[in-house]
Amino acid sequence: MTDTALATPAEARSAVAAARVRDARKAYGTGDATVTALDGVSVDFLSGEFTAIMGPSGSGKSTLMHCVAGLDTLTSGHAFVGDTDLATLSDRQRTLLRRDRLGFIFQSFNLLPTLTAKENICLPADLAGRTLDPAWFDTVISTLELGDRLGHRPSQLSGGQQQRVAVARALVSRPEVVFGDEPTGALDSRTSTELLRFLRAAVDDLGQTVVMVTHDPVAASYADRVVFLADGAVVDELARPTRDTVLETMKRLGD
Ligand SMILES: Nc1ncnc2c1ncn2[C@@H]1O[C@H](COP(=O)(O)OP(=O)(O)OP(=O)(O)O)[C@@H](O)[C@H]1O
Repeated sequence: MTDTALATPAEARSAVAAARVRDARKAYGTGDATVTALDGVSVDFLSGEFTAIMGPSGSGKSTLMHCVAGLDTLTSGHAFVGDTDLATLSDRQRTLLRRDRLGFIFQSFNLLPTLTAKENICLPADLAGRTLDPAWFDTVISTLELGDRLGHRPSQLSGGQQQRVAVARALVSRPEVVFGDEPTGALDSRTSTELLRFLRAAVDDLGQTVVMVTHDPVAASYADRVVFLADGAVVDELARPTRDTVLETMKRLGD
């Protein structure tokens, strides 16, 4: 992008790509039953930026996210996290890359009911045998306003608080990229707004990189940039989106 007026904060800092795909193709099935989920996608997710991925149902959003996050593999083309080409990794190495370098927030919070909030937040690091940076832990907990909830079990927390615990779990190891697949999908609008504000704060105040798949124009308006997919291809991009510009673009693309 050359027009600095359209540059997002990350672009203005000449940020590097925290993750990217090049000519990404993904086909499911064989022969007549082949479905092309990604049909030559190239896109950068800049470090320190909040990117939303939008598009009609079946356009390839989840497939793109799963392939760039090492949850699935491309049929051809390349997906990179930092400088690591995921195609060069074994299944085991991809698992370690996800554990050590990425964070995930899913629609279902996936918290363990018998553990406290703090134990849930620390579990991935504990399993990896990694020591968390206490100062960073405190920053994440205070940003997410979870300080007085750390001893509670998930059943003693509201839906929004549970989702914040899931966000803290994703952020606490300071991942290179946090991926969210419809993270607000199961939340009411107040809780959803709360979560989106926290994701925004994670980018603005903590310097994190967030990539989020969403159907919701309001959720997308919290991002720095929206990438629109249709039929497995990138068909449009929007910098500094608002609810209205996202809606206009969706209308124009016939979503
Ligand atoms: N495991 C699979 N096996 C076969 N086809 C699949 C598989 N996963 C996805 N697809 C197909 O690939 C295409 C893209 O799916 P994908 O889930 O990436 O779309 P999406 O944009 O995330 O959709 P939605 O918004 O409905 O979640 C669709 O046609 C889908 O049916």
